[in-house]
Amino acid sequence: MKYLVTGGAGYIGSIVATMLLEEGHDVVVLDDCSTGSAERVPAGATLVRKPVQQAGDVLDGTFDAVLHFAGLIAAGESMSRPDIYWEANTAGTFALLDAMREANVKTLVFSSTAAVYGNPTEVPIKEEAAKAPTSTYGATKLSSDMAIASEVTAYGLAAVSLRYFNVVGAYRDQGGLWHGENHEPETHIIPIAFDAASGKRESFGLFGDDYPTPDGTCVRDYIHVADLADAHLLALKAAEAGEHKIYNLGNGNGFSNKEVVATVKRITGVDFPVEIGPRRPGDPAELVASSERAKTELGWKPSRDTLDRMVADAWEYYQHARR
Ligand SMILES: NC(=O)c1ccc[n+]([C@@H]2O[C@H](COP(=O)([O-])OP(=O)(O)OC[C@H]3O[C@@H](n4cnc5c(N)ncnc54)[C@H](O)[C@@H]3O)[C@@H](O)[C@H]2O)c1
Ligand SMILES: O=c1ccn([C@@H]2O[C@H](COP(=O)(O)OP(=O)(O)O[C@H]3O[C@H](CO)[C@@H](O)[C@H](O)[C@H]3O)[C@@H](O)[C@H]2O)c(=O)[nH]1
Repeated sequence: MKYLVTGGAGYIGSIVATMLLEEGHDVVVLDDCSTGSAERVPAGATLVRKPVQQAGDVLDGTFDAVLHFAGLIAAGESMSRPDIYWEANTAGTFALLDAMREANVKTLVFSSTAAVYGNPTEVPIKEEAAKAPTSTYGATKLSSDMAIASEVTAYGLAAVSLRYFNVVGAYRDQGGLWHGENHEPETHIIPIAFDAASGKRESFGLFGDDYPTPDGTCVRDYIHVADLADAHLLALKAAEAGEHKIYNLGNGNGFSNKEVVATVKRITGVDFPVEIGPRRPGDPAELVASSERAKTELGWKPSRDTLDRMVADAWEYYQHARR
């Protein structure tokens, strides 16, 4: 099969592209490298360095499906720079849908997010839960999901939206090369805690300890990037014309920020200083997934589901393989 992977120069897209190549498929990456890097595009994939808004220049009838990862991802930043989030995420998805329709490409797998739910009324969060994003980032993803739903209804697109919870960890490919998280600038809790453990930062700044959670810090559901990538391969097979399938992807276990920091300290063996600061705007208190639907309908079986394994793989990549 031939796939277009938008955002394939980023963390998750480059790992899914690697796995698609390992399965023998052809992969074209469309990425403007605004937050990703050309170096991360796996050998064997072709990189077209353009914004997703110009997907029409790349897509033609030879593609079997599109996996759409491209976009801006930091919920905190989306509160201070909403315009660039609406442009990259929502306008980007609109342009991609236009280009797919024009080129008669019928299958889409989209990177949606837990951030569409906002502060949930019930945990674990099921797909039918109310959508009330607390960040502009979440709103841009929810509006993209809605545009995809309309495209499915009106034009018979086969679409799957995967709502990832917090993606962490690293993937060691069949050639022994590690691929992992290396955002620039980094905003995510685990790599930032590694910066503190390795002395790159003097301390770890924890955003808020007055949330309505057991220890006062936010609770998140972490998913290993390789388990997440497996779900994409299953989603490609499950996509059906005229259906918009939606799956939450997490492990159903909530870890507080304090617990995550303690795990990083234990795995790295370094006891770095932690400074409690104010809340970060846009952060919901608790996000924990119910992924029963993905397990039942896709046959998804996460196998790297302990926080220790996720942090250990991420640390392996952080220490030895980051480019
Ligand atoms: N990392 C997570 O925990 C997480 C959780 C939920 C959802 N997601 C979603 O998964 C997707 C991938 O996330 P990631 O962690 O790999 O992020 P990333 O920043 O590593 O990758 C995103 C890629 O998109 C590219 N990009 C950004 N704007 C673009 C544009 N207008 N045109 C073309 N390319 C553009 C960047 O250069 C980058 O390579 C994103 O859509 C994100 O919203 C991520
Ligand atoms: O230096 C830091 C960085 C983060 N945090 C906290 O750690 C938690 C997790 O934050 P982060 O790692 O930035 O992830 P999220 O903001 O939860 O967002 C991730 O997970 C979401 C799904 O849950 C996705 O939608 C987003 O794209 C993805 O970035 C939050 O409470 C943050 O406030 C800190 O306390 N200090």
